[in-house]
Amino acid sequence: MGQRPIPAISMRDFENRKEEIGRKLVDAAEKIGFFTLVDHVLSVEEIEKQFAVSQKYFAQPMEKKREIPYDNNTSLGYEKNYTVLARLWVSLRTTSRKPWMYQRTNCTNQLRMLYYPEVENSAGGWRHGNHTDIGCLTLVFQRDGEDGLDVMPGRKTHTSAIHGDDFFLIPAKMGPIVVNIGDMLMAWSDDRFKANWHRVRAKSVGFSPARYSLGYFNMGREDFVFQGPLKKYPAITCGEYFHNHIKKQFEFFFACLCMSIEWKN
Ligand SMILES: O=C(O)CCC(=O)C(=O)O
Ligand SMILES: [Fe+2]
Repeated sequence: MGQRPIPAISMRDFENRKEEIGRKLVDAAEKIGFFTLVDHVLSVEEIEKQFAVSQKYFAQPMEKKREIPYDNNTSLGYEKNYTVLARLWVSLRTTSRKPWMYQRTNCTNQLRMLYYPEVENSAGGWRHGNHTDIGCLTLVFQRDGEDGLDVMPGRKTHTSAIHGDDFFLIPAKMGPIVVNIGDMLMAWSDDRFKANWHRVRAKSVGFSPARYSLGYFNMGREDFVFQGPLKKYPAITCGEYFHNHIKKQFEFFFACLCMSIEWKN
């Protein structure tokens, strides 16, 4: 797997450079769907403060973390998923019985604090499997030396499961904000902006330090109807699109799980 730089777009002097910045954003969104924002308004100190909150939270004993329930009023909850990935969900609610039955408040944005424990010779190297993001834009914050985020450019349509080129690493760096396009924006742009496959890996040989990342997932309001300028896809509300996608992802996940159980037996 090689390394290929993704475009770094400077936000310096934004008011006077709007046009130029806009062109660069569009170019990066069309070509690769991943880019970093540099010279933005968030200071390293502010980002580090949020990482400190995350680190403090995950350092607590499991019983303590589980004390944050999936609560309909606060919409907060702790999840320890099958890749030992822990997330703090904001603005998403779930029921414990049927994971694909997500309900949402009107605001669908989420902030997730992610933690991948350190690992030696990780079997298969998985931390977060291949996926595309569902929403419009995802902002990912990383810390120096905690590599693992890989991207695979080349997706043609927002529904396609076909992979493009090979994966390449986006080195983890404190400060720049990694931005990626989600499926909703790819559909909204008639597949012009690319929501590409990405994943988080640990080394299958050698030591991988723990990785903390922060993801801010942006989507349109639940009842907002969107359709691309070319009307390539039918008009749909952001809420409906999100709901359908979650359902499809879980169906796909369970189909894979069933196949692997049958295969093992
Ligand atoms: O951990 C990361 O840096 C990325 C996670 C991710 O891609 C996601 O949560 O959608
Ligand atoms: Fe993602």
